[in-house]
Amino acid sequence: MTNPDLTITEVRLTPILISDPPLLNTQGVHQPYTPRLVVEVVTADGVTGIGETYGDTKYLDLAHPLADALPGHSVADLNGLFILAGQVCGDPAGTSDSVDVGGLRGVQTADKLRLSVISGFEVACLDALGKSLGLPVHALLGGKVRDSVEYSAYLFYRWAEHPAGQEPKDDWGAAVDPAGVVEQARRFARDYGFTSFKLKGGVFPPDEEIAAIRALAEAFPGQPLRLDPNGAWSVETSLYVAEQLGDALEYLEDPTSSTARMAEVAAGTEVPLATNMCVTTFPEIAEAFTKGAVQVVLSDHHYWGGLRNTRELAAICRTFGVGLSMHSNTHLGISLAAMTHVAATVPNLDYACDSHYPWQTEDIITIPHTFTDGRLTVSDAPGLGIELDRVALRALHQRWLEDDGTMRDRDDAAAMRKADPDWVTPAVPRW
Ligand SMILES: O=C([O-])C(=O)C[C@H](O)[C@@H](O)C(=O)[O-]
Ligand SMILES: [Mg+2]
Repeated sequence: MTNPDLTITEVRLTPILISDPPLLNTQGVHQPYTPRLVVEVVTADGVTGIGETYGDTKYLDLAHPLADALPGHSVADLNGLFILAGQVCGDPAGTSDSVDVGGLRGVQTADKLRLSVISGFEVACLDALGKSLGLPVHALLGGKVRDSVEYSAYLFYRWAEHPAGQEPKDDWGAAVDPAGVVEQARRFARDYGFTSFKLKGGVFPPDEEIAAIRALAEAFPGQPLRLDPNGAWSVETSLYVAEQLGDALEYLEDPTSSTARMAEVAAGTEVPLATNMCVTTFPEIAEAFTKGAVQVVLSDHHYWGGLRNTRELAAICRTFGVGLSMHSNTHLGISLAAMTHVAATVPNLDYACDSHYPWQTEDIITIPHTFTDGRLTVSDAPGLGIELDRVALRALHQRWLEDDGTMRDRDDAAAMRKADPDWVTPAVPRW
């Protein structure tokens, strides 16, 4: 048997716009369409690996030079991918220490953007490597420790339709009060079998969100509940909510912004604090862990630079006795496959993972994922175990090409101004 030729001969980048419902968060509302980037790497043997990451302009600006530099390298040289990215992906223009408007991902740095871009390439290389060797991605990461991965229902306050009658539309209806949130949760439980629930908060005054969690606790007694206002509250408000909901919450996610404020809250409550905002890169870990600011980190392979870095994060959390969960932003089936493979390999994944997937009405893989009893089966097929639907990919790329520029960069505050022209991103703490 001859060894496969793992040399990359071609890299294709396809920016797309995908439908997104009018989900509300503390920054505003989701746009009707959100950008994603599909990365394809092709080896000398003609094997194609696929990856997915953020598709806003600032990510595309970094992805293009990396795609140009990659041919000639091996899909197995994943450490080399990081070195190459360091050499060719400069600091993107417009990077500042501000909170990312769309991603709600805490302080924005050039490093974070670069790692998010690398993640799409790393997953594509692992997919190609697995297909070349006839091994699933989880085997390349050391092997699965579970056969299925549990996900949680990601509940959102939302409107029935986007402002000004914009497309696309769906049949979920509005959820702007406790009854609407419970109805939404019932559909998630019925259609997908989810048994744990996370509510995206920071949208309404805290007492209204406390009432929504109370209603969920009544409707789903004893089932795990989480509330995540994306750092919208002061320390005092966070402690008030923790006191009100202490008996109902599995964890409280980013009640307040900054490690220092999270540490103050953690010192005053027994409710575990989780984050995907103040610990999103390796340099942020030491301060947060030594101050006891967080008890659970939400990993996200896009943030952390891929599947192997996610496992490194897991090892650090394990060492410090910090729990591990998984964050999700709007994403399609390629990223969900990648999330499931890495989640299957991490022994200390202590909580059901977040996923936006049930909110997406479109996909670019031939067989979309289906949740059974709130879980996804881990694929043992070579690579990620999915195939690209090229017709769908072309259609979503065409939408990106035809867009006049308004949707190509996610901006939840700008989307909110379609409904409320005076809306500005609320200063934190908002309450
Ligand atoms: O903290 C989180 O879980 C997120 O930020 C996830 C998503 O970004 C979500 O909040 C959204 O898209 O509005
Ligand atoms: Mg969060």
